[in-house]
Amino acid sequence: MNRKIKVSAVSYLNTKPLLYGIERHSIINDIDLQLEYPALIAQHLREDTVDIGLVPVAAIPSIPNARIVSDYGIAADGKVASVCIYSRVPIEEIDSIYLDYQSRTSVRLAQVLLKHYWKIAVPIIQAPENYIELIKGKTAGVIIGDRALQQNSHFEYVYDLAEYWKTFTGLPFVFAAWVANKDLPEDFISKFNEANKNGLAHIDEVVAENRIDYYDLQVYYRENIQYDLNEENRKGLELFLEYLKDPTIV
Ligand SMILES: C=C(O[C@@H]1C=C(C(=O)O)C=C[C@H]1O)C(=O)O
Repeated sequence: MNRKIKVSAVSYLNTKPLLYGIERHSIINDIDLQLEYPALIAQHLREDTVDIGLVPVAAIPSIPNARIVSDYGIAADGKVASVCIYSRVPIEEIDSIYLDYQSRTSVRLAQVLLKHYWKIAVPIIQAPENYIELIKGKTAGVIIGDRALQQNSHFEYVYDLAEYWKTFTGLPFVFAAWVANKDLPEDFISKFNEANKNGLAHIDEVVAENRIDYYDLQVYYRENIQYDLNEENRKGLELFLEYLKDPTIV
């Protein structure tokens, strides 16, 4: 393949360790890299305007020719810290919920847990861009990514969805995986994997480059996010995709 391979990665802090490796590997010369929020990555893969994306796993069934091409992704075995339901009242008392328009996976994870774990049926409200300021009274909201990390001390009730998934199923949860929508050269895929792996060996450097005061990135990268799509993670993924066959989960 002579043209550059178009790669779309998540624009949040969670992806920085993988990007650190990709940007410093010779593979960077073979790719056009763009960063965007997860729902847009899914849309671009579906419309075939990119070749590989760090795709929200819930979108995989809607992408023609989708296949997971890498051993790396975004998962969590217990608390993830950046995917939560935020609320002013206990979850049993909420009467409606906003779902983050930037998400495709966590918004469905929230619906699976509301239905099967908390066993409550609440109407979903379409979230406008400023929906975070509208989370009040009995209206809760799902928030993902850096905006979620920033909200952790601002709400009385914070329900970490990877933690509740673990309690509910005993399994880790996979949020996103590198997915291609076409055959790509094998040597490209192996270099891409190597680049991802290299990045994970440089967490200290990534933390030093991304100074934030609202969360401890050492904890985030080393304890919350799991980057390796190991066998346990894949079991969690399979089970989640089973739950998504339920047409009431949108
Ligand atoms: C852990 C996270 O995982 C993500 C959540 C996604 C989703 O809900 O669709 C998609 C990609 C990941 O960025 C996060 O964004 O905080």
